Amino acid sequence: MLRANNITLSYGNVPVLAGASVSVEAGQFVSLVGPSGSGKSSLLRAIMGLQETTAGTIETSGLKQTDIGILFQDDALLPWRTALENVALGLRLRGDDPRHALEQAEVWLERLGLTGLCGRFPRELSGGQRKRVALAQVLALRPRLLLMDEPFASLDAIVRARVTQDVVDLVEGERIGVLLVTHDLEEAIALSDVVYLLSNGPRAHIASHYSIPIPRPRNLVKARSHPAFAPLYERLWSDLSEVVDGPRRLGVAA
Ligand SMILES: Nc1ncnc2c1ncn2[C@@H]1O[C@H](COP(=O)(O)OP(=O)(O)OP(=O)(O)O)[C@@H](O)[C@H]1O
Repeated sequence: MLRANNITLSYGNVPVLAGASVSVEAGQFVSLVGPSGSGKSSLLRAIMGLQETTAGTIETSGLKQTDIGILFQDDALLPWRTALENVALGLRLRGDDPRHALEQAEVWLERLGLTGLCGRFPRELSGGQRKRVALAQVLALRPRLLLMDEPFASLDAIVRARVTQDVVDLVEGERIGVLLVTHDLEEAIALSDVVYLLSNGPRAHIASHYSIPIPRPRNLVKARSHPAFAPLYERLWSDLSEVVDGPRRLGVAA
């Protein structure tokens, strides 16, 4: 569904990525983790078409631009429109007739547990509720590939757990492909089928990738007590420490 091959990019003459490759299949949840400042967001922005690359290719086989949904940490809700109007707007801009757009917006807000809040303005919603509206806005457009950069970072733990479970349920139900940038190794393992680890910059590349054998459908709380979870977490943590500090640290930990 998505293949980013050997992506190389710089800001001016400052190199960031040198030959980073990731891929996402339909129905697959993929996370990208790595040291701070290594280039995770830059890679995602390149895949989104928002950042120029100096080498590499990005293939989104069979996908139109409108098949790709994007969610950033900050939501892009319009403050002067209600939750319902915000969700309907994307559908209107895509060419849906106004009545159908409103009906679909209501369906998606309801699916994300926001029945009764359709008429509220963003300022009248909590952070978690706003995030759900932003998610409804993206999902109402029925993306086949969802690209997300730390979209849940500002949420408290309980709301974050609920919203991420919503996303997982929808991804499993709709067979959407997902690429998520996150700092949270636990979240990456609990959510994903594959986790990519980016090496330390400059000139970062994919240092390793991990298949997560936890079965689906997934309950994110139960996923953490799956026998594969703790060993994977330890390995990922140790590999992340190694890319940050070099192999000496691994020797110390052992
Ligand atoms: N617009 C920009 N202009 C110049 N340098 C940039 C720009 N955006 C990012 N950088 C630099 O590129 C490198 C990679 O940044 P990026 O945001 O992609 O990393 P990241 O892995 O997502 O970081 P974090 O985990 O801290 O969010 C960093 O050194 C950053 O300072």
